[in-house]
Amino acid sequence: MRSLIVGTRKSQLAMTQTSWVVDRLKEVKPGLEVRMEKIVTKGDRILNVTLSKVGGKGLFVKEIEQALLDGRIDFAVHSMKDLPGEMPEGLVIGAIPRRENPRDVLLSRDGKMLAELPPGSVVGTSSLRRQAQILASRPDLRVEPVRGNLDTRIRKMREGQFDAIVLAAAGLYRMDWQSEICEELPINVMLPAVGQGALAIQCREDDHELLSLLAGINHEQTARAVRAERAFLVAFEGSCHMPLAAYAEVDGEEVHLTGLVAQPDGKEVIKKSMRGKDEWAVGKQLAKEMRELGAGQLLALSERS
Ligand SMILES: NCc1[nH]cc(CCC(=O)O)c1CC(=O)O
Repeated sequence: MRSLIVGTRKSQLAMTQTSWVVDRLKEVKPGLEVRMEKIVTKGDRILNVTLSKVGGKGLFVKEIEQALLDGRIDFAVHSMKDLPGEMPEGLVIGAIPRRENPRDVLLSRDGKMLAELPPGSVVGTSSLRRQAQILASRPDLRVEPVRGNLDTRIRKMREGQFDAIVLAAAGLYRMDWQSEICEELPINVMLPAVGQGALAIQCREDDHELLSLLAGINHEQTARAVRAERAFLVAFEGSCHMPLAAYAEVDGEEVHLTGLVAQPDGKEVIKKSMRGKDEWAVGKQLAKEMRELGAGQLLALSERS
């Protein structure tokens, strides 16, 4: 195997995730040489604006995908949930390693759980998905946007800008910061984002040497679950700046998928589950049936607001 260059964002979390993947690759290929190339993305340069207002999730991946296409790097490690549903021509996801904890967690200044926060408490999140589900279970709370890396968000809460914040468990576990967690929100209270907790290793589709190495760290159950979630996502894309969640688990031959779309204020929530053997078909079919329940109108509504 030739020596490899992996592209990574400069954030602590991105570098931790990339090192974790490199370690897994070295387990399956002892002696492997990998150099890290740090890439600053547009998303990293505009941390103070609500992301959904400036172009959404693609912001963190575009520069990295260009570096792959140009041959400046061989592979890249992304948080699956930051990857748009459609992939540029010439690139593929070469492996999806075993998923970390997929749930969202609550961190609060007083160590309180979601149900214990006093009315009027301010919860920091810039995710419409989290906002809608918080307000659905606690309409008496206020939600305010918060941006920045994990440590910045935690600092802003400690400084008193927020009474609580909601983050992905996976980021905290990967950074070994799980002691900050006050409550792991149950899946039925806070359905996770598509792909949350999973990593995507992206490379050029014609790099067969690398693809056969990456196959060694693929986790098929995670890959199947994520495929179902992303099939659901793609069926709604175009209307991506709205509250949308999906979570799948593999149960033997079947995949069990739950999808959710909501109004940002949480007053209307459409949620439905489906199971089946073909994960792509399950994702598509669930999206179709949810559209028939009015999910399309909900999404169109939140596009305008
Ligand atoms: N929104 C940014 C982002 N993208 C990936 C993670 C880490 C968790 C993961 O891999 O899903 C986070 C932080 C968070 O949402 O709290």
